[in-house]
Amino acid sequence: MTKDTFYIPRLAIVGVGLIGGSLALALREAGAVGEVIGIGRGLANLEKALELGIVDRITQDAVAGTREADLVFLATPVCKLGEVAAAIIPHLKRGAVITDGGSVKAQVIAAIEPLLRPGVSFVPGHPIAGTEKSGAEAAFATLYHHRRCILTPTQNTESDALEMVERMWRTAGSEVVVMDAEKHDRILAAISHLPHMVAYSLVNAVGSYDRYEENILEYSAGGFRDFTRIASSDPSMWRDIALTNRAALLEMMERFEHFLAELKEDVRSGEGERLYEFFQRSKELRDNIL
Ligand SMILES: NC(=O)C1=CN([C@@H]2O[C@H](COP(=O)(O)OP(=O)(O)OC[C@H]3O[C@@H](n4cnc5c(N)ncnc54)[C@H](O)[C@@H]3O)[C@@H](O)[C@H]2O)C=CC1
Ligand SMILES: O=C(O)C(=O)Cc1ccc(O)cc1
Repeated sequence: MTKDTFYIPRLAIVGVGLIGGSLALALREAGAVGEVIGIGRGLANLEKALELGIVDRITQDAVAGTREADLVFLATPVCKLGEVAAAIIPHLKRGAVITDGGSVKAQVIAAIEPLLRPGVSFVPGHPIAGTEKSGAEAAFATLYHHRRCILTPTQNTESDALEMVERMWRTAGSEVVVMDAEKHDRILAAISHLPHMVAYSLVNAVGSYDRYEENILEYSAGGFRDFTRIASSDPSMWRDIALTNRAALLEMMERFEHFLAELKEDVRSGEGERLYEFFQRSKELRDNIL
């Protein structure tokens, strides 16, 4: 076996939605997996996953579905990850590796690491790829192509398990980046969690503006629609993210308030030169994103 060959005989996906389903499809397409077991709560979604060929068999029993797995991918909303891990860890086979795709890392590690036992490893992870859609029907094999996946091992993470999960994500098409969980949570608060909060706030602000008793959102076009696509994301997923990355998110929300207040003051006082500089600085930063 060459260094980059990855093959997993039995993969269990807990939460067969956009993230779990897309990983299963990517690994299947690469011929890197034997059997894929889909585990979830909603039977209709699991049946859809089976019908779409994302998984080979389905069960609502997380213990039964993961018992024989070599690799378990946890892809439920963030606040459910600890609960699922607590149920399955006592029953996993020796040598099993658990990894996850949760959008927040420090709290997930705090919830899962104390549950580990000898012979069961955990590699915390987060693919930086997604859409505003959810459920098995939203999954697609190329979601992770040319995207980054951040892994946040701790001092307890076994190097063999880390290497296995790195190879898994590379096989799915991603570039793997390793960093500590705190850094991950600060970066994600800035480039993902804050933008979602701003988009949700913007849609609420504009949507509640009904002074003229018109459904003004019907008039929205390019800019508003581009900017607010992510406000269509799953509310329970974003509730969990806001609840579990509070410190870093609050710091970024305060920073945003500061810049909005500066802009507001320049609009109020009619400071054309300052407005131009504000927009110019932002345009340069945005134009330079690769
Ligand atoms: N949506 C996105 O763009 C991204 C999401 N993530 C993270 O990935 C995870 C999954 O997100 P999505 O796939 O988008 O959500 P999803 O809603 O498409 O899929 C989650 C699945 O988990 C199932 N589930 C919920 N509670 C469960 C439980 N207790 N036991 C078993 N299954 C359960 C749901 O029925 C659903 O099918 C979340 O932690 C999210 O933060 C990470 C990167 C991108
Ligand atoms: O839809 C988009 O553009 C996203 O930003 C998707 C996304 C959502 C959550 C994550 O943790 C990572 C990526």
